[in-house]
Amino acid sequence: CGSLPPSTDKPESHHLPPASDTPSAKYTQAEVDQHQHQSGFRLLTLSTNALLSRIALVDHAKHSIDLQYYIFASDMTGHLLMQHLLTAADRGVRVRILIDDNNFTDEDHLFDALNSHPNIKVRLFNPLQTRNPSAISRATQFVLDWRRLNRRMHNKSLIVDNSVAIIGGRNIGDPYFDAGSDTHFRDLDVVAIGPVVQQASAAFDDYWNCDAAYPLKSLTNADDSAQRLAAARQILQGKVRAFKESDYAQTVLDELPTGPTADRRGAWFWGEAELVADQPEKIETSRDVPALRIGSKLKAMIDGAQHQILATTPYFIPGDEGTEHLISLVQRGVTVKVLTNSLASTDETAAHAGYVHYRKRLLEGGVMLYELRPSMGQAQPSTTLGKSSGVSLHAKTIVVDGRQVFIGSLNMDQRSKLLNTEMGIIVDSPGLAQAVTDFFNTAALPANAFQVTLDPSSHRLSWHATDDGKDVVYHEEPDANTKKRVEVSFLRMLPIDGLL
Ligand SMILES: O=P(O)(O)OC[C@H](O)CO
Repeated sequence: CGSLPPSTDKPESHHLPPASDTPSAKYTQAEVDQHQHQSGFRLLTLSTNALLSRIALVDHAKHSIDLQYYIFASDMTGHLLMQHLLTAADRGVRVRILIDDNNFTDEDHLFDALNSHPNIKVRLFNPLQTRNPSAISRATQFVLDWRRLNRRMHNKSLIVDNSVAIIGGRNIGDPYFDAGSDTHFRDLDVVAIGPVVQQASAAFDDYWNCDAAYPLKSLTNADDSAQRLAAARQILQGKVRAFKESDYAQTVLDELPTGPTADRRGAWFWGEAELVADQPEKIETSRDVPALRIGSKLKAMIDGAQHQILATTPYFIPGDEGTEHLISLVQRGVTVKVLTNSLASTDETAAHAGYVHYRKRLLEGGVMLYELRPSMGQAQPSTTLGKSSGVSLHAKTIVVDGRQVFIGSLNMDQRSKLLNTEMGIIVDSPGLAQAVTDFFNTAALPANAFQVTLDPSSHRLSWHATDDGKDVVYHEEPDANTKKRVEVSFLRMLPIDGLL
């Protein structure tokens, strides 16, 4: 292991003024002018639309693109986006890319090459001490520097010309766009216009200029020669050619007539909105500093509930405090429904082991629990490459009383609350709330999710669903393979909820 260089002497940079000279900016400004103090949103429910929307926005950029992601995978869709970012930079757009280092791999040195473009800057958040470490080196670094490396930037946003943004639950990578052969996430983002975009840009700057953000160049020995960039262009062109010839691309193109606005073509949901983001310094503190995190804003939204809370979270580890808080809401007459992954659909058995600790208590307290079935999503377009192993929930949303909505990166677990940094939007919009409610209700249908109940006398759990319209009831975690069951039995004995 080496040691990290100082990150404090990097140049500061800030967002550019909102564009006013592009066709997109003129269109969005005309829309925003009709809705004073409000922001406009389109919900991206279909994974292919989520990809196309990102590509379309990048292709329309004229001045600036700022991206901030927990994961930017070096896979088919990651390479596609890279290629479009490079093309944008070639026509003079300033591109700033901030990626958390936890999942960052760049074995082909494509990000190094992009970083050598005069219009592209790449920074890594809270990096390991070596690039592309082996599994052993990585594990050693985590053991030796656990307190620092355990804290990650989980934010997810893409901002174009400081006038349009995509914010929500999706990272960049095949599983988020229905393009991989393994996990297919059911996720939600919004395309946003209006004042909330400038707030997102300000939050991006806070992260871009913070001490934990390291210029990629300061962390790598890779030279930034013109040859490297030329080679990267060839690699990316080859990858994009392969993409265009894939069945996936064909399916995406076939969907184009209903394309990126299929979820609600041509119309925006309007409402007063706030961009909420943890302060990047959250990862530096050894104790909880509530002022650095978004928890109080979400709590205020939840505590305002009079009738109903619908929460969607892939990983649900509310802790003792969160469990009691949800139960107290039920006790004052609020219906609380939570949709999360079943053991069969989760991609994180450790998170499921944490959830199991609170499940019975939540049900006893009247919280209604729905667990996604891995077969949910049959209604989604079949855009998979290879054989799908089913779908997994990844959306992170809260709807309160059919009008307040949170959409963002935050899982309802201790890691999101206390360890990682998170962001999202809070919007007062009955229209957007209805769209997210529709997503929730569809996912929670008995054909798509198990409703979990607790028998008060035997204190045993049951999972209720329908198969081909017929009611089915299970008395142990349904559809999960033995490996997952064994993992959960082991992991639930460990005192690790605070890390999950
Ligand atoms: O899949 P994500 O983006 O919600 O990340 C999950 C991890 O637990 C974050 O540390």
